[in-house]
Amino acid sequence: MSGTGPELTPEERLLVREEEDLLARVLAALAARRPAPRREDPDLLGRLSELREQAVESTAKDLPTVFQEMGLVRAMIERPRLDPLPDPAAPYFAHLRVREGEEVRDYCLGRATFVELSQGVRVVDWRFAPVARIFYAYREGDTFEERFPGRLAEGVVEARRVVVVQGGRLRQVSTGAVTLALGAQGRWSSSRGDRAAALGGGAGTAARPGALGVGEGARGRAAPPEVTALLDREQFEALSIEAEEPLLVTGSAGSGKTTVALHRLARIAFDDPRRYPLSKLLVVVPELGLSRLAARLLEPLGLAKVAVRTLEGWSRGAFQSAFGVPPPRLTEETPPLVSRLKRHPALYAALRRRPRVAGRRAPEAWAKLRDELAELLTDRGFLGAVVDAAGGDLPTTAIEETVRHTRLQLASPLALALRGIDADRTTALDGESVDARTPDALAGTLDPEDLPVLLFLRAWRSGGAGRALAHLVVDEAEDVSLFELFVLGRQLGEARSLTVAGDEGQQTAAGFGGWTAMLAALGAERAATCRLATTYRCPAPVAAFAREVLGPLAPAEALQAGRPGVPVGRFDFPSEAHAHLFLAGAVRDLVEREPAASVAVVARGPEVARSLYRLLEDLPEARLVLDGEFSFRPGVDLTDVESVKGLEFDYVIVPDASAATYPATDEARRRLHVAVTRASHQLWVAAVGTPSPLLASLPPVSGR
Ligand SMILES: Nc1ncnc2c1ncn2[C@@H]1O[C@H](COP(=O)(O)OP(=O)(O)OP(=O)(O)O)[C@@H](O)[C@H]1O
Repeated sequence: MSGTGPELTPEERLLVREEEDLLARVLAALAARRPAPRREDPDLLGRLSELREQAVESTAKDLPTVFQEMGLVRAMIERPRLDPLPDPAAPYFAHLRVREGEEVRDYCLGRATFVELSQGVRVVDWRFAPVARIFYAYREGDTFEERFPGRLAEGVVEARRVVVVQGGRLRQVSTGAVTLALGAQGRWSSSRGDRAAALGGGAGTAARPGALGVGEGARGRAAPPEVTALLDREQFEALSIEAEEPLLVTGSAGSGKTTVALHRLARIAFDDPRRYPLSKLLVVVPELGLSRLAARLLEPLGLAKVAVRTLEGWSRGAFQSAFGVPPPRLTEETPPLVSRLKRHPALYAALRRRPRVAGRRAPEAWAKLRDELAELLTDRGFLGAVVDAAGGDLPTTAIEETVRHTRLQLASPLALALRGIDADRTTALDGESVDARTPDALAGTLDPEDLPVLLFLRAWRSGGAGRALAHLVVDEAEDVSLFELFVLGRQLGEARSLTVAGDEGQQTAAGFGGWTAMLAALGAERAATCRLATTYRCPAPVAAFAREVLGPLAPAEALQAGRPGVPVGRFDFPSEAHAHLFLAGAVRDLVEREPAASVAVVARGPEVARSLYRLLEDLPEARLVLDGEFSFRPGVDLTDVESVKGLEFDYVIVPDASAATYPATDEARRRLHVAVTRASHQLWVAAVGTPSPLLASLPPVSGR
């Protein structure tokens, strides 16, 4: 909101004043409460001085008991307060006014509860079910009927507003239909439209597809409302499902799956901290970028201490705790076909059927399990059966490739043979070890995909799977293999408190076995399921294009994309060099005009990202991110599809949409779909050489 919208009507002015008065009341009540001593302090301090006196008079026999109690009382005084007050800088994010009969009450939804009835101040924690339910389930003007503890509440929702308070000042009020915002000049203005209000966008939506930038990242942009205030009814219902019940959340890109999974975790931890202590909660995601984002999103939910792991990080830790030793050297040179086979549901099913594998009961050392596995992975008959069972998903060449690769890994490392020989003589002229990048480099290594398989074999036989968990969240689950899910499920013990979120249209790793098989691997066949229907991240033109990209893979249900936005820009170039020069210029220009914007150039693979980075290297705002180390700061990230799963950026540019990069295959459809659905404001696609057939629905922008 730039403050350029129309002046407020008298009713809107009244509304702002009402909200400012409410905020002033809350802040005054908070200021009055702050310096007050902690509730238990006077009693505890008194008890401590009593004990001190007793200690002086005690006999040597009684002294240890008195000291012990003194220690306990001191610990109680020093423990962090369990009921922190709301932060006066932003004490709440929503306002609900309800009328029940003659009684009218105002509730503010925030992250902590604070009540001062004498001043009509009721700030309630959003996780505190009764009132929050009305906020999330009803709209302004609705009559409601809800069963609260001990009574049936009936009434009318008189006001339901999302507010943004920053630095203790009211900055934005949204009623759903209208958003009132305080501009940089201190002037309030209004804009209409539900979605525009919801995501703080809408500025400059008259921009053309040929121009990059809708004004979203101009300096001084207003902070958007917190997503906790925006949850829709369906999302709130999903996150309110009982903690013990497993839950599967699916939905298209940007429909709020991660949001629901993390908010559910927050509620569960809040409702029963004894059963669900932070130390026993785990969030697992496939890629580092999303793990960093999830950790950031957990912070405001009070879950900063919850562990977030990538699959690889988790499997290394689980290996160490299951086998008592760190995993051996992992190779980065696994042939893609071998890696696909090792993640494939057909291998999972085949291993479960092997009596030799399945028959034992005792836990075993990893090397023994590995020998057994290697035997199978060099057995052409066994591999042939796996490939057959994969029903065309794995080519027959996977058999030979797996046999060859496994044999190289089984060979003794050259280093072993060269032991005792002068180090200078085992180093090549380029400083690398003589076996680097040769088949010998594989000797003695495991593939990253082997860790979950070995963990599975162990858990399958003896049940042991590592650290016990109270609740598990698996996000982007379409990229998690059945081996991984099986072991994670065992870590939950008997209970099945877990949330799985995913979208089959976004698989980029091999191994998706369908939701039924995945829930079965987790031991959660009877999970509640929820399919989120509204696309929140992407404006309508991007969401519609993303659906075209998926083509036959698109879900059957109709698209519910909310916000309007600028059309997707498609630019055709004769060569990569032309495209890069044009895009680099456009990005420079955008960064200058909109320094607060986040921009991602999402290439299919690292090479194109690197070569575009070379053209932008001198820009302090440009970053090459191929390892998932996103900073989430304004600027330009040059990156690839693999790295951006689960993330979002104001502006996204796909620089390499040629027919060779994105042919009309299922895999290419899903990858391009992931890239384009990262855009929360505008998308540009560069078609290079022969354009990708997946762009057929998009007319090129002319007159560049
Ligand atoms: N009810 C809502 N109203 C407005 N914005 C929302 C709502 N729910 C989620 N969002 C926002 O939509 C964006 C996408 O949410 P989220 O990342 O949870 O979606 P996702 O389904 O996990 O996406 P992906 O499939 O890409 O991983 C985020 O910016 C989030 O804050």
